[in-house]
Amino acid sequence: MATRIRPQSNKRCAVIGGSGFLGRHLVEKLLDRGYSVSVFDIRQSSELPGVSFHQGDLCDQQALLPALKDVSLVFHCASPAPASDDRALFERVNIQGTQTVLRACMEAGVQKLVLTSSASVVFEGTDIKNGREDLPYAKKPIDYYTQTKIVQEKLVLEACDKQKGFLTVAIRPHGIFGPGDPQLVPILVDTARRGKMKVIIGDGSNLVDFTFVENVVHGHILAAERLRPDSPICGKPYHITNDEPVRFWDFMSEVLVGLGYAAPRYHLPYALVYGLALLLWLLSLILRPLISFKPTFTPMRVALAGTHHYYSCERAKEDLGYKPVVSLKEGIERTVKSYPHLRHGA
Ligand SMILES: NC(=O)C1=CN([C@@H]2O[C@H](COP(=O)(O)OP(=O)(O)OC[C@H]3O[C@@H](n4cnc5c(N)ncnc54)[C@H](OP(=O)(O)O)[C@@H]3O)[C@@H](O)[C@H]2O)C=CC1
Ligand SMILES: CC(C)CCC[C@@H](C)[C@H]1CC[C@H]2C3=C(CC[C@]12C)[C@@]1(C)CCC(=O)C[C@@H]1CC3
Repeated sequence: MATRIRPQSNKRCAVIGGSGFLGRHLVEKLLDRGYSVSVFDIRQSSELPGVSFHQGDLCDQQALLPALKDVSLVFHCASPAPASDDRALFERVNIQGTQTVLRACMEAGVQKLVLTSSASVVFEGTDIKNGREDLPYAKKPIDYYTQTKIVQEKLVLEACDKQKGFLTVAIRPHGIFGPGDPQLVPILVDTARRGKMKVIIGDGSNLVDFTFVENVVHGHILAAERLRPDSPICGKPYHITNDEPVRFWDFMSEVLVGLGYAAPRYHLPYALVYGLALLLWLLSLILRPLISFKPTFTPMRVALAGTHHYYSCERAKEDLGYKPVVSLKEGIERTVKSYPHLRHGA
């Protein structure tokens, strides 16, 4: 078992969203690196030695304050799941809630805030190849979740104020995967178990970033440790990827085959699947008062599955000294091993 380093007083931090997939991995790595961590989350998490847990809604400033007491660094990686498809909730948590987090940080005297944003803030459903951080924010984001992530990122970066001693930075990961991920692998396996994972959308050559969770954590910690008044990273966004763009359908096939399912084989044209997904989505909206059904192939998923969207992490390499710590191959192997209950026939 790894021994934890004893925390120094300047290594006190809080993780908002620390019970979630990314948050939990971040908390474990912070503990390994000698930080003392306070977790704030709406969801109860299993206990970790050395962590003080505060349960509450981040929209409630009074509930947040005890978690931020004597803390100089805050990571904000809480968000409702994109699949919840709840516009009012996205707006309340990602926009108003982030304003509340900013106010709470000011009141508690927090000096640094690292936001988990998303590379999708620049994605409009059309190809992005090696996209850099200077791409404009999407005018037509792929869904409402992403719309609120754009506003959230702007709020946090604009709040960076060296005079006030409050520094901010945003990390933009893409397609996070790894042990404990509640969406990518579980949704993929569920789709395969229902016999719907037979088709490749388009010709299957589109390249996408999938990022192993420990690389995303590494990017967050580097950003936090480099965030100083004299550093060029203040108020900027950073792409964090595996730096190994992969064919979307090769990645999906590798995970599926690793778990004992067949890889998709038949091809359908992108425009046809996108059109059908749009139609189904409209139908689900119209019929919502009568019956509730959630289509598997939403327009957003089809866009993500059928286009190129991979991002350059050169800026993170230059300014943060970032380099992925786990390769895609090892990440996939470790992920597949961590889901024995999702194996075919389990
Ligand atoms: N997963 C991915 O591929 C990507 C994720 N991101 C971003 O990374 C971050 C982490 O995502 P991920 O770990 O996958 O998500 P998770 O859903 O696993 O974790 C988010 C955590 O935040 C909690 N939370 C939600 N609403 C509130 C609230 N009002 N107050 C306090 N806590 C709340 C969630 O609780 P509950 O589960 O009960 O809602 C959950 O524990 C998010 O900001 C997301 O937008 C960015 C790019 C890609
Ligand atoms: C049914 C299949 C066509 C697709 C199954 C896999 C998808 C569930 C995932 C593939 C890309 C993923 C992704 C996200 C969620 C899960 C996928 C759609 C995000 C939307 C999560 C939140 C973000 O900020 C951006 C992510 C982009 C990639």
